[in-house]
Amino acid sequence: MSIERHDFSNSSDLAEALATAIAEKLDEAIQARGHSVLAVSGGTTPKRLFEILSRKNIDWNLVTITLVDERFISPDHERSNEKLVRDHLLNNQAGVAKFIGLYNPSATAETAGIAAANRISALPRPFDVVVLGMGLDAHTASFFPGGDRLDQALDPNEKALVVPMQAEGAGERRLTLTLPLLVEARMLVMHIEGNEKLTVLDEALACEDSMKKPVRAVFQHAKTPVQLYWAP
Ligand SMILES: O=C1O[C@H](COP(=O)(O)O)[C@@H](O)[C@H](O)[C@H]1O
Repeated sequence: MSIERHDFSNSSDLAEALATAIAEKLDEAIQARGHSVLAVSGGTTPKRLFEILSRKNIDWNLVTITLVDERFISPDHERSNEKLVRDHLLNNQAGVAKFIGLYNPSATAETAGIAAANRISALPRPFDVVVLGMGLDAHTASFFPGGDRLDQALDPNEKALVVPMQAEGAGERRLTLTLPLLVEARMLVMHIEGNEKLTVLDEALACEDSMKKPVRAVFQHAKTPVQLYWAP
């Protein structure tokens, strides 16, 4: 496991540094290949990062933004990850970026997952930047301990790009990108804040079993050193 750690004394400094690093990587991809893909997490942690990133001066019209996971709920719901991205990232300079969400109003999360996978499969791979978060139960993306499709989602040889996930700790049903798609990213970021999360991460990395501490699988299978961004 290879980790490059970036510690900050507060979340504002972290957000500024991480937004700068992401913008540089996206710009580098645009210069090299004419486009770039950024996959981001939802939850509460990335809000400040998104607001700063949305003001960075890059060719946002050549950037596609997607999500690493989503709740199977309408995009106007307060807990929707798409809503978080629309409200805080797809603004300012980043307002012209293309957004590919995972939610669609299918009858079931299974059929929504198939439709989402079709859209994701049209994106160039590997993604240039993937930004992951982590919950206090050691889930990342929607890799929840006890999840009904966790085995499949964490399989390093899994071919499906998106799988539905149901877990007691997840609230709603979820859609998640699978492990291989995330860990092949050219820049793979783990963004966590708070001492409690750092302890959870340390425990996960020391644990042998990714089914109990799913975040561990990301570090275990990452193709580049995981960029760990942390602030208290
Ligand atoms: O459920 C989710 O939680 C994690 C962590 O969220 P946070 O609120 O503790 O920052 C997030 O990374 C994931 O995308 C989200 O769906």
